[in-house]
Amino acid sequence: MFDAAIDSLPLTLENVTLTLPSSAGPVDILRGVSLVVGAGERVAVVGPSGSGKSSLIAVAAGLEQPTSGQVRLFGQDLGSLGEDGRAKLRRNRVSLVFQSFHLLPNMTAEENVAAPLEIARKPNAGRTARDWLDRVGLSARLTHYPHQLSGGEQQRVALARALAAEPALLFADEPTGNLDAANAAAVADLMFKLVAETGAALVMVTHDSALAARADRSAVMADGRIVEGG
Ligand SMILES: Nc1ncnc2c1ncn2[C@@H]1O[C@H](COP(=O)(O)OP(=O)(O)OP(=O)(O)O)[C@@H](O)[C@H]1O
Repeated sequence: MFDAAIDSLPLTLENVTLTLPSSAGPVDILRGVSLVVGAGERVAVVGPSGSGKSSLIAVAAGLEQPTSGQVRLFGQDLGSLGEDGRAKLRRNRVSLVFQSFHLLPNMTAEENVAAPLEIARKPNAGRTARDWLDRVGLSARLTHYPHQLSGGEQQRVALARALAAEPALLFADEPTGNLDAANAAAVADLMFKLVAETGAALVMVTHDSALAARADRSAVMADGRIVEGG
């Protein structure tokens, strides 16, 4: 493939392995994973518990260093960047949403969304945060702290925070895993609507087959490998 074509791709993994130490000896968690995610493409990562889905996201997002193989985000080889370089790339182009929301407990909804924008020195962080909370239907909850919000509301704040950064790639690890059916459906609707509107690519781990079916395709993992759809 030509470099220019690779540069335009949000994510490529080439033969990525991850081996971590444990008390019982080294554990091969990823065993040669290759995956290509195109611009605006929505990919579900599915497979049994322990098959390596969350580890794949951690490596792809540069949170965890692979043992071997190559991860490229927007054409940049993460292995050639230091911790600061990886953090900068993530801050500018990548956002993450987790099953357990990961909101800062001592900040209001508005502050949770505004804080990363301020850290990235974006102008009008407060206004942008309020606009995004409005887009996720939470304009009446700006001054609420996470413990004053329902799980569905907390995940909507997390989505607003993730997308306010205008990422070209959103990673979501079981984004609806902690929610009841009604809230899960509402958060999923919102996530797909917002990635469509912003044009962001989406890489989403899920156990929910209905949610996976809404993606453009599924990458099926088993025992540290992608066995279908890489
Ligand atoms: N830090 C670690 N040290 C050793 N083994 C680990 C570590 N993190 C994960 N593992 C193991 O790696 C395997 C894959 O874990 P991972 O969390 O990526 O799976 P998963 O497919 O996301 O599972 P689930 O669907 O249950 O969340 C599991 O067997 C897990 O126990």
